[in-house]
Amino acid sequence: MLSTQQVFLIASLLCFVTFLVLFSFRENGVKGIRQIILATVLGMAGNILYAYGRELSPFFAYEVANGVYAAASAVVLAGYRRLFKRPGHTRILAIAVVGLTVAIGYFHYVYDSFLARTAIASLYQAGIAGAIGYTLLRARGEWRRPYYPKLFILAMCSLIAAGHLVRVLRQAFVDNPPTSLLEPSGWNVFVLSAGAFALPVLAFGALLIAHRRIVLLAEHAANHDYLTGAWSRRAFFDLGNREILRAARTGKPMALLLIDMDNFKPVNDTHGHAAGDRVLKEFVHEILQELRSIDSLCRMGGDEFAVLMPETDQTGAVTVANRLRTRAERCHQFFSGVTVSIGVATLQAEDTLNSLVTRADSALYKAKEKGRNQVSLEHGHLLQPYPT
Ligand SMILES: Nc1nc2c(ncn2[C@@H]2O[C@H](COP(=O)(O)OP(=O)(O)OP(=O)(O)O)[C@@H](O)[C@H]2O)c(=O)[nH]1
Repeated sequence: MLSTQQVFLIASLLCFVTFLVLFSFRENGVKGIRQIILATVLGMAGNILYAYGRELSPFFAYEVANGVYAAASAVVLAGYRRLFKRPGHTRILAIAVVGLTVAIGYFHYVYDSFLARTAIASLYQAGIAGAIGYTLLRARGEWRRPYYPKLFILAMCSLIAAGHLVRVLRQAFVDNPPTSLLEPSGWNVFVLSAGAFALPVLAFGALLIAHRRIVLLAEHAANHDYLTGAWSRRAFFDLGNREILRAARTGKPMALLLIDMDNFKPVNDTHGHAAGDRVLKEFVHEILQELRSIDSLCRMGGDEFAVLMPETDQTGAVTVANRLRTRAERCHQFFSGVTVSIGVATLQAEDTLNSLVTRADSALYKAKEKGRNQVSLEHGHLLQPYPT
């Protein structure tokens, strides 16, 4: 069987390994990660102090070890709360850590009681585990798949809280409770293992959640245009191919609009790039007001956009295109003279996404050629400006 010191050293090593992985995530913009990283460092220190503090002095083994480990747990809780966008309650947690350390000191120097010290430490750790579980449950409306990291953390919090409470009850009611933290009895080693491994396990749970968040952030960054928030060119091809397959399966029509701003370059040249950026953002905001939730607005590059319109025939696509053109023309936020030209194409039986884009592109080219601020259909049919 492991000795109690070995248990603390293994827990410390687990904290270190979790720290190394979390440290590589620190710049990824996931809130709460920095707190969990700090907690693993404190957890490492706390476990080493539990293992060897006595060799320095009882003060290190009792007050410092418990204080540091309590701080580690409090910081884990603060990290979880930030991870789930809840206030960290740093001041309350700091008061709890100081209170615990003072209480340990009282039951060391004033009224020396090993049982009171362990009971206080266990109740504190049970409270922290309960608070983490509660934070997760309160945030369950925001849970996204996969659910197993959250369920894992909930299960661990329940076990940790239950384990600490059983420890307190057992010590209060059995005849021969342990008399020292490092006592090598089977029960004591079991209880210490549960307590010492709690912190790296909870940090590991946070790591699972942070990893998922980072994957989602990376997916979002790849699929969205950073400036406007519209779908990216990359996403356009994924979404477009998916919609073509769906249209083939359901037999429903599908349309594509290619939109290019007119006279956008002078905005940059006259008012600067920042003003041009603002026009692009406002344009996307305005256009989205006119689209259904199943339509996808994509930024193809520069001042060119595409709208994928499932379940839309030519008449519907032209109606929407004209609405977009009019809205851009009327929008007061735009710099005067910025209008849009739009090419419209609808899916044919033999179409691929590329052939559909090519036809919409040549329609757009015609709209530009005929003087801009126009909606043009594939096969060269130019539509009159929308009646206003
Ligand atoms: N501010 C800003 N400008 C951009 C961005 N991407 C591309 N541009 C500029 O957009 C302009 C697009 O060029 P054009 O399409 O020829 O400009 P235009 O004046 O609209 O020309 P027409 O379409 O022929 O009417 C170029 O000046 C690019 O530098 C961006 O992200 N922000």
